[in-house]
Amino acid sequence: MDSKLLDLLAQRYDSEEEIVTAITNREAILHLPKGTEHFVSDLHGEYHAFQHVLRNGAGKVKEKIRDIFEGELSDQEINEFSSLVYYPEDKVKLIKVRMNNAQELNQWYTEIIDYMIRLLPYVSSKYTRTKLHNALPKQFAFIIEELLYKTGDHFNKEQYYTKMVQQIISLGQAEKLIVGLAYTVQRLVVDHLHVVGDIYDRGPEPDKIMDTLIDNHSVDIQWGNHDVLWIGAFAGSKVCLANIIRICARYANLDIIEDAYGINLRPLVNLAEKYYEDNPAFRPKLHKDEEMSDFEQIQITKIHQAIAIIQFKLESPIIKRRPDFQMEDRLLLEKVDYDSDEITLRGEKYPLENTCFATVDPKQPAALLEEEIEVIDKLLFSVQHSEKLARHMNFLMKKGSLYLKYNGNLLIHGCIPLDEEGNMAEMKIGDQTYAGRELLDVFEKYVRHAFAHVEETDDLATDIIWYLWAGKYSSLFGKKEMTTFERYFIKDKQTHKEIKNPYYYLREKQEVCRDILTDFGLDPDQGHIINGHTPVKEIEGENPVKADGKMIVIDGGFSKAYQSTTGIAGYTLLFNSYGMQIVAHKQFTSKEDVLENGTDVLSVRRLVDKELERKKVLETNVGEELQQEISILKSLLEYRYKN
Ligand SMILES: O=P(O)(O)OC[C@H]1O[C@](O)(COP(=O)(O)O)[C@@H](O)[C@@H]1O
Ligand SMILES: [Mn+2]
Repeated sequence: MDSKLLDLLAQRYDSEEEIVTAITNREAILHLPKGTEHFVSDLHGEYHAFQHVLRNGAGKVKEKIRDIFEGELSDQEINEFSSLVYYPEDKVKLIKVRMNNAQELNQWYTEIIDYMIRLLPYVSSKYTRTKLHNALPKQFAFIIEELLYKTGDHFNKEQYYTKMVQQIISLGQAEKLIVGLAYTVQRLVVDHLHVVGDIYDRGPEPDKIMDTLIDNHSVDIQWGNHDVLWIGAFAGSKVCLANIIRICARYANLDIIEDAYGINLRPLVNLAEKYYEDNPAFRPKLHKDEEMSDFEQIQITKIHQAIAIIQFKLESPIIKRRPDFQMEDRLLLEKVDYDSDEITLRGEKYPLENTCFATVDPKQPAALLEEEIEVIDKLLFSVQHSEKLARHMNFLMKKGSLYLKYNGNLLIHGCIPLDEEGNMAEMKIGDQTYAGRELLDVFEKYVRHAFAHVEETDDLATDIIWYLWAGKYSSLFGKKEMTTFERYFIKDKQTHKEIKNPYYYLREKQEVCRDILTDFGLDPDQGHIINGHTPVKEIEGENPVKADGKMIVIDGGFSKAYQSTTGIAGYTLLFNSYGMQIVAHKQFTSKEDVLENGTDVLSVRRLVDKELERKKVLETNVGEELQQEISILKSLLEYRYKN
């Protein structure tokens, strides 16, 4: 190793003992059981349901509580204690109301602190003391560590501990301590979180999910098609921007745009009021118990049409300047007969209904009106100047990627585009052809380029982000074409079909999955592919575990809009030192329900893969990094002290 680098490193480790300690510490960690990974996907703005799955560690928190307290506490008490760990602030508030006097409350504090202190060593048993220390609430770290040593044979210290707990209570700190301990338990139960795409769209609070992820101690993200759409909008793609607003209008979520991100919709509203009327095809989709005045619905309906038409117009020049995208079939505005309100698709004529072409000039249908140009430009300015959106998009870029190889598995939101024979499908970009991993790498390179040059709005990089949303060989979309236009304007449902890439049936075969893993440089005997994106229809008996366990699809649909199709409220996947388990979550009612009644989301677990031997940190990505560090530290030791 370069002696300059070693000199630099020596400033950090400036004694032989320090280096030896650092090496020993790392060596020890390598032999601990691997931490628990938790995989979630397709959150689609459903902040509350996501929060719950996160807080209960996909059922792991209660399982640990049960392990320790079964027999000692009743089911009801276990439920109460669990909900306290999930939502400590709210639960403490509720309990306080129930108490008759201070003495009763103090008694409760004493009991709960004792439970927590007994639970903590169990949930942290596979971590080093340093890791536990770092997970503790800072202001109480000393006290908690003292209390933790109570366990075992320190009987003669009993009084000391009792006194300490009483002190905490009398100083009015019990509540804070309990809350802090609850979050420590949550954090230790799941060591690392993977979000396999689609944080955004359809649901009401993607921004809050982003804030939660930013606060999470250890997370990575594999971008979903909806996430790149938002990245695209921020990176200067006007067509991506039109899409995100259209989807927000469609699901009556314009608050996300206006209130959460502070983007001014006034110019769009004015345009919408001027050119559009009520239109049944563009009424917002409300979920079953959502109420909205007719006035508001009609206003959204107008906005929805205005932005959809802008979107369709914006697609045209991109399709024309990018023959490599092979999307000429999607030049739909140009296939419309504006006199008869008909369209010709693949030689077949279809009548159009619910049309709204007031701003379309039949002679040049894709031309934007001056007013439309002004609207989209102002929107883009507003989007690119939203401080909160910038923060969220930067985080998506920092923690996110198109795919991830992690602990031997391949994580990807959508698919690896294949042909019918199962070969990696090829796409030409410029004068090169790419397939499989290379194609994904080149896509990602363009996404990062576009994000680094937000002022460019029409370059290849920016156009490719849109391609990732709707293109045939996009690893995120994975369908032949997106039939948005047809679904608004054509009655014949045949035209609405979006034909999936062969990947979606070929992934049932073990051989295909093994080939993909190999293409990504992973061991096909050990690895799995983990996908989101396509809702698993549990109702129809579809199995999320495919290809003899090589393929796991975890989109069970957090999205309320899709729950009637899937029959459940989402799958998540747990991967700990004993193996992999898929968890099917039943519908989440509300946080209040969990708090008041102790009802939890019933989660059904299924074993995917059992490790023959308990997996150690040594065999993980973290282990690889530690080994590299050990080797550097050893070089330092040699260089400084052994010469
Ligand atoms: O349900 P909606 O809002 O009509 O959206 C349907 C569109 O969403 C998509 O399914 C993509 O979204 P997903 O990634 O959630 O599947 C498109 O294929 C389809 O055109
Ligand atoms: Mn998706």
